[in-house]
Amino acid sequence: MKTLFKSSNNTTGFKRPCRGNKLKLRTVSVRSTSMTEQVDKDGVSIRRRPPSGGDRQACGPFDFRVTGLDDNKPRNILEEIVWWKAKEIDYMREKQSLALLKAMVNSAPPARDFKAAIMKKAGETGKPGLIAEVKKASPSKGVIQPDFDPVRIAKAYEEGGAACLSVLTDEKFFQGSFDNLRLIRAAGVQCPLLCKEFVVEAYQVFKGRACGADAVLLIASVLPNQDMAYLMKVAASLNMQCLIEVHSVEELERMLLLPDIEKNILGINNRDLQTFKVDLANTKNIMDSEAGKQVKERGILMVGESGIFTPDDVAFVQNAGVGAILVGESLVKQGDPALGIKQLLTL
Ligand SMILES: O=C(O)c1ccccc1NCC(=O)[C@H](O)[C@H](O)COP(=O)(O)O
Repeated sequence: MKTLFKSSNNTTGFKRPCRGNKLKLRTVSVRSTSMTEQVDKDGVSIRRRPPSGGDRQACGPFDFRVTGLDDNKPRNILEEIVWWKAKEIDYMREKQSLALLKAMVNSAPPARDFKAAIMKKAGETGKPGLIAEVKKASPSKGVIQPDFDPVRIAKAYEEGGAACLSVLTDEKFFQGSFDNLRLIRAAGVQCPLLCKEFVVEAYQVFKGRACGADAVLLIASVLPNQDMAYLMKVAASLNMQCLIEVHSVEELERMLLLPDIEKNILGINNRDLQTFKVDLANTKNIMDSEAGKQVKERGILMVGESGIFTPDDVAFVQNAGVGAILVGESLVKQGDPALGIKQLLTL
C-alpha cells in the first residue's frame, strides 16, 4: 500500500502520490439535505495521505520543500485524523514491534463474542443492545468529561446494563488511549470491548487485541473494499469481530459486497464529519433504502451511532430497524452513568 520513508532531517514523507488524486463528485442524497462529497474510484471519500506527500520531500540524499501544495490540507476532520495515523503508527512501531504485539496476543485471554453479547441483552430487554462509549473528549465537543476515570466509567456502564463497551484509543483528537482498553480489561469488566480506533493498518488491530479488545472499528469512507476485506481477515484471525461504519447508502452498498459481512456488525454514523451536524434521520434514510432492506433480509446486525440522547431517540432508531445503539456523550457526561443508562433505555 503506502511506502513511508524518513528523510535526512527525520521527517516522514511518502514516495507515491495519493491514490485519492483521481477524485470525482458524488451527491449523497440520503440525508434530509443532500450534499456533495468527493469520492475516488473505489467509493472512498477520505484521502489516506496528502496528495503531494508530506510538506518535505526527499530525493536521494536531498531533502526539499514542495511549494504550491494548495490541496495538501485535510478536507475534513476524518482526513486530518487519518493523515496523523501514519506518523503515529510509525512511532508506535518503533516503541513496540509487531512481533512483540503478536507474542502478547498469543498469551492474551480469548476474545469474547461482541455480537452475541448485544443480541443477548437486546433479547432480555426488548431494547437495542447498548454499546456504551468511554469517551473523554471529541473534535466536535472538546472535553466532555473533565473528571474522566475510564475504569470507573466502564464499571458503571456494565452495572447500568450495557451489552458492550466502546473504548476510544485515539490520543490526539479524543484524549483516549490503548492503555484505557488494557486497564478496563484488567479491572475485570466482563462486557466485550470495542477498540474505537481509526484503523488504517493491521498493526492497530494487533495492538487492540493485545490490550484486550474483542472487536475493532473499521470505517468505510477511509478503507476501500480491498483494504477492508484484508483488515476483516486480520481481525477474524485474532477471533475479533468488526464494527463496520458507514454514513451513506453508497457506502452500505459497497460493504454489502464484502465476504463474511454477516459475521460482523454494520454501524450507521449519524454524525456528518464535514459539518459535525448530527441527524438521526440518517439511520432511518439508510435503513429505508434498498440496501437497508437487504440488510434486514440478510439478518445483519445494525448499530445506530452518535447523537442519541433520549428514550425517544432510542425508539426512533429502533423503529428504523437497528438492533444496537452506540452512545457516548449523553452517558459519559453524567455523574452517575449507570443511572443514565437505565433512564435512556427506560429499564
Ligand atoms: O465525536 C466526534 O466529534 C467525532 C469527530 C470525528 C470523527 C468521529 C467522531 N466521533 C466518533 C463516534 O463515532 C462517536 O464517538 C460515537 O458514535 C458516539 O457518539 P455520541 O453519542 O454522539 O458521543
